[in-house]
Amino acid sequence: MKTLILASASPRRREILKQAGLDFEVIPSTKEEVITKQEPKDAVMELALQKAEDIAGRVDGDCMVVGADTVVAMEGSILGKPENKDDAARMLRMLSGSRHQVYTGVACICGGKKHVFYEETSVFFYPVSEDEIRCYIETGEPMDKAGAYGIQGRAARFIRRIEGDYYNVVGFPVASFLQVLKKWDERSSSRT
Ligand SMILES: Cc1cn([C@H]2C[C@H](O)[C@@H](COP(=O)(O)OP(=O)(O)OP(=O)(O)O)O2)c(=O)[nH]c1=O
Repeated sequence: MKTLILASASPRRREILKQAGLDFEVIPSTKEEVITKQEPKDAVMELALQKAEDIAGRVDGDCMVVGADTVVAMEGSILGKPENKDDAARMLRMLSGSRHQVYTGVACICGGKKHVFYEETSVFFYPVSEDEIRCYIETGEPMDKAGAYGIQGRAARFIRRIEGDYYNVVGFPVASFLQVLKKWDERSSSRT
């Protein structure tokens, strides 16, 4: 397989790829993210592509560069990372006692070819009290996470159930990514 380059600073994405047994290098994208799309699925694919293109422009064309972006979507709003503690509290109040969607977009670029896709997971929260929100925010955990929570961390206590890929919520839908790689390899070998 070609050298895989993860264009991400997210420790979660690194962990997920490692756990799945993939060998890869990390070169985080430093480009400012610009969203022009309204729909969450389009926005995450757009941002994932921006990250992958930023790094693909700087490395050898024989590598596969992968960028990703995760957002939470609720009642027509896109929730990214909270700006501050008040913003985190606002997001957690919105998510309390209801269902929302988590979208992760993934963009793969290799030798001038691009493939971009997204994965959607529904997450159901138990009602979360003001005290629980305050205590959770005090841990600092929400601040670098879309929707102000980490399902893999202390927010596990708020999760009633999920529908879909857990790893998609944590930031990288590794199984669907590997399916894409399989198809990519099959297409390349059928051409040789
Ligand atoms: C909903 C949710 C999000 N997240 C994280 C995944 C992503 O890292 C982060 C959303 O921010 P992103 O902008 O997608 O990614 P990032 O800034 O962490 O990394 P990079 O842009 O360099 O790739 O939220 C969790 O860790 N757990 C969760 O339950």
